[in-house]
Amino acid sequence: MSVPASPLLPRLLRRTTTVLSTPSSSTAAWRACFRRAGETTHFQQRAGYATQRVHTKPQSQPLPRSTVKATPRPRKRSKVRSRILLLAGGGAVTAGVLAVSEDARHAGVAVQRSARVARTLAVNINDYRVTLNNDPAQDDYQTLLKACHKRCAERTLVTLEKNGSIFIKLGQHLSSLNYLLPTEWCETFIPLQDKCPVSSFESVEELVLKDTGQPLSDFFSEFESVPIGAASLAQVHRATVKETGERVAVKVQHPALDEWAPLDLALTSFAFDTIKKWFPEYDMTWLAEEMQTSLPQELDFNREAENAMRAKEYFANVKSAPLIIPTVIWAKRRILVMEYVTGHRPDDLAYLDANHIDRDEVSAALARIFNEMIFGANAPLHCDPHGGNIAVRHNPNRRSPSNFDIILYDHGLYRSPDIGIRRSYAKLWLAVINGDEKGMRQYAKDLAGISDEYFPLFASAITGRDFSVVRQGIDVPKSEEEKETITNALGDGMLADLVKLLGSVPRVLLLILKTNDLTRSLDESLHTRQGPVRSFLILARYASRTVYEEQMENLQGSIFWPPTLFTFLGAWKDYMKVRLQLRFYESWLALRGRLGLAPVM
Ligand SMILES: Nc1ncnc2c1ncn2[C@@H]1O[C@H](COP(=O)(O)OP(=O)(O)OP(=O)(O)O)[C@@H](O)[C@H]1O
Repeated sequence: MSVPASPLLPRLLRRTTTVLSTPSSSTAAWRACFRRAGETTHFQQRAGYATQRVHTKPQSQPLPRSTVKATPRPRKRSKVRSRILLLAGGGAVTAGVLAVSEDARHAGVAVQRSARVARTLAVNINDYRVTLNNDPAQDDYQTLLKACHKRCAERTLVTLEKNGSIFIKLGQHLSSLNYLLPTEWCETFIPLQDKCPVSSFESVEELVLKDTGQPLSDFFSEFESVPIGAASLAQVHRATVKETGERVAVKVQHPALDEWAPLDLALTSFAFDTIKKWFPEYDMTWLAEEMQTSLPQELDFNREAENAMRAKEYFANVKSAPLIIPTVIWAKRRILVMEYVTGHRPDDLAYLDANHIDRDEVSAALARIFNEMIFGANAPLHCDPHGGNIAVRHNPNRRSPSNFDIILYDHGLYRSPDIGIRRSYAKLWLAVINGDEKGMRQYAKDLAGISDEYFPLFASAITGRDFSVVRQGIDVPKSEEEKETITNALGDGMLADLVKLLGSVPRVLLLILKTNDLTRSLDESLHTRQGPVRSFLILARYASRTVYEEQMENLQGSIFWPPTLFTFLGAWKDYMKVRLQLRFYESWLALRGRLGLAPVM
């Protein structure tokens, strides 16, 4: 296999930066969402709170029993009875018709949704078969292929938009896989990032009544009818708890999800299975499997509440990471009531500068938080770490340069990588840092069963660098030439290899890579003085700690425990060596930053 460029992380980096700076949960996106819904925006709302006071509806009064009893006219009784019987019969028939028609409506819509998916799939498969029948050597082959990608993506977009519900989530997910899918697909799906369905206030009231047996007014004295945030699965409203007067954020699931999620998941699996049948080299069934596992978890807010509280507990003991996770007050499957904690997006540079918050420190804090999640023993790993789920808040009680808190939202999807994966991943990174190719190959095998054939692609994927650079040591700045090679990589027939590779690595590793990528991409959007190398060094620090802990554990299990001074010093020396190297490098970077020299890499 020729030495490939590294398409994964750089493209991910770009993608995440796009997410941070534009669509999904960005200002523009919220505006777009609320405009579409014909409601005031979050920002208009901030200017003059559109608060819905919750009134208790007066209970309808039943007729006193005596009124009914007070008409004993035997002759008319049979007439009255027959009228009642007639009414009851009519009511039963109407109810029956309504029930049947409700089922019929559901079945009709289900058929429509399925037919849309099947038709789009059939037309697209045919389109690709015809296009791929052309000779790859012909001059316009790439142009034809790109046009085919575009047509198929546009057809798919229409279907995703029409079906809505979790198809929007699927589309958003696909559009972020730009290290994997052709650019035409990802770009066509970008508008889905702005498609935040907003459920009506009435439907939210109905859901609360249905799921709790009590009206909203029993829980909250105030409930803002316009959500402060809306996403594909849920929306968040500000409210005030009736009993305590506490300001809270209430996350409510979109009511329509309950009706369609099972069918939509089945259709998603069907679509990826069919693609695999026709194009076995593009086996992306792992994506559907991932959705089958993760979506039911994300749709259970009891689980989200548990995740949030577990992460909060874990980070209460991690002093180096100033992380705030809103306390959960109560939860039901589709309702989550939390402490209201607000801040600004991490890429809101104007806010950071106005509050004298050091961008490099924000970037470093994020790197510490997410590396703690990746490497900490039993640490919970947040699996959806995009810019909309993170906020920065000025904290005047903490001394500069740590005068801020990081707030983390959305705890719907967590994993806990097992210790073996964390350790192999740590060793792999240390081998990368030391330019130790033999070690890299070994740990890639341990970590994900990566064969020698796929190793160059894998190494590029995790480092975001061209393999030729990885071999030399990745502290070499990224040249323009390297950037170009990376950008063109997918067009050079790497796609099928990458699909195969990503399909074969443990899922949790993909989530780790995504998290790892986020911290580096935040550096780009934060325009730090020291460049992404600082986050990279923080990663190395955590990796070396993980390896050291393993060495200590092995020593404890060996017959040489308690260790002789010699064996103990051996392990300690390796650990300290890495730490010192890193400390030296960090100081050098800080000096460069202070001298106003260009960021590294
Ligand atoms: N406790 C809270 N206090 C204040 N604001 C909150 C709180 N929880 C959520 N929000 C706001 O609501 C937005 C959406 O919340 P959240 O990310 O949990 O929803 P979601 O439906 O899971 O979104 P997505 O799946 O796109 O990440 C957040 O970006 C944040 O701005």
